[in-house]
Amino acid sequence: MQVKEYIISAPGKAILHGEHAVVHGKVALAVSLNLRTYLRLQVTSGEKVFINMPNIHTFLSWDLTELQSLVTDTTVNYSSTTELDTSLVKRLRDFVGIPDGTTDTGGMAVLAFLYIYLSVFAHSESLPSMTLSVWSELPTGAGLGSSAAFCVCLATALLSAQGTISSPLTHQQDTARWSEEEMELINRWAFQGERIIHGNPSGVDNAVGTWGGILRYHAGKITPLNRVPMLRILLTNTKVPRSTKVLVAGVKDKINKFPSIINPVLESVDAVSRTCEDTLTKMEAGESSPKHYSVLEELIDINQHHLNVMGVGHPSLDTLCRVTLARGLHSKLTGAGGGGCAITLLRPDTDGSLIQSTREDLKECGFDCWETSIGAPGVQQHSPCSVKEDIMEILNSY
Ligand SMILES: Nc1ncnc2c1ncn2[C@@H]1O[C@H](COP(=O)(O)OP(=O)(O)O)[C@@H](O)[C@H]1O
Ligand SMILES: C[C@@](O)(CCOP(=O)(O)O)CC(=O)O
Ligand SMILES: [Mg+2]
Repeated sequence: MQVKEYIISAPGKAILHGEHAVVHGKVALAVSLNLRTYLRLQVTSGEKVFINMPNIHTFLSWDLTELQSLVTDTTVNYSSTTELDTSLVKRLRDFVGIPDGTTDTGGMAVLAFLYIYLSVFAHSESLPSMTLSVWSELPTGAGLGSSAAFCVCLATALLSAQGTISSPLTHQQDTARWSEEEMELINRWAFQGERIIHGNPSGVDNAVGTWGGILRYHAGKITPLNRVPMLRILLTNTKVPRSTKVLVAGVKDKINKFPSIINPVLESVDAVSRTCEDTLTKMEAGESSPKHYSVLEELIDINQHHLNVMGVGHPSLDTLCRVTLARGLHSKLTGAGGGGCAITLLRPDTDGSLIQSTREDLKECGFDCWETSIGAPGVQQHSPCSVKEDIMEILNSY
């Protein structure tokens, strides 16, 4: 019998401006990265569900009968993407043994998987047995949207296996994508997964994971920015671990404690995002670019200060900004902060030797550093031969 197989990938992201403020309804600008998460789903004929997540050293399996016992009439009626089914989340927490308030890496990933799996298949006659394996090129928990890329892959593979969305790949194709309507559904289910991992996500990360490219995100409205220059960005990972959920909750506490102080900061971040967008638009329209690059650099410095005021900075990020500024380059944290990654803007004519010495300085601080390309495609279905050999080997080894 032929085993049904789905190979899906989704990109990570970098937020240029607007992290945290976007959770409170402000504008964010985000770009997809050329680092992706890959998921292989095989529908099997056994009586078990296996999930293999080697990046986070988590390998689990369940009998279908125990999973079936978690589906109640409410799960079937609820199965929607508007709100989270909190009673299902509670049952899953008890089932997996994850108390409320934990941010355990494996636990959150498993909760997100089981939630989407049970909700998507709640209407089916019976739950299907399957094996899922996930591998990511993204560092986990470092601000590059690994949680969203993971949730987009999960939602896409499970919706395809259920038949709710198509499996668009034909025999002649290496990669394929879904219709706009199908991508909206993928995005909504991925958002549910993000809700489980993050607590209160804005939705910007799963939007980039689904559509890719360069996006403006404002209160759920996604606008692709097609007419902006291709920016050169250096990405640095401080390797200081942090949890988006904890940092997002910390900003909320600060807003509650000092509304008259923090709300104007969020307004100012909103203005930074809008000014950045205007500047990028002018640059693409052919206006002389050095003066615009100076504006972009100043916006980066301003926003980094704002993020520090919000309480999401870290000494490692201060070091990073200082080290790059000593070479004339401007940096800010990206994603939730508290450690994790930062972006450094490079000008089109930034000298290769300057980049090399900056990278060496950053490596000496113990950071990982690489130049990235932005605007990668959103979620994709792959033929096995279109996936890099080493990644396919990992996915096939389970
Ligand atoms: N490759 C992966 N395999 C399994 N789970 C993953 C993977 N990547 C991310 N996750 C989930 O996402 C969480 C990290 O999310 P988060 O704290 O938002 O950081 P990030 O900035 O990387 O999105 C992990 O704790 C894990 O639950
Ligand atoms: C801080 C925030 O703006 C981005 C979080 O991104 P990441 O999980 O750190 O990659 C939260 C959100 O938008 O949901
Ligand atoms: Mg995340």
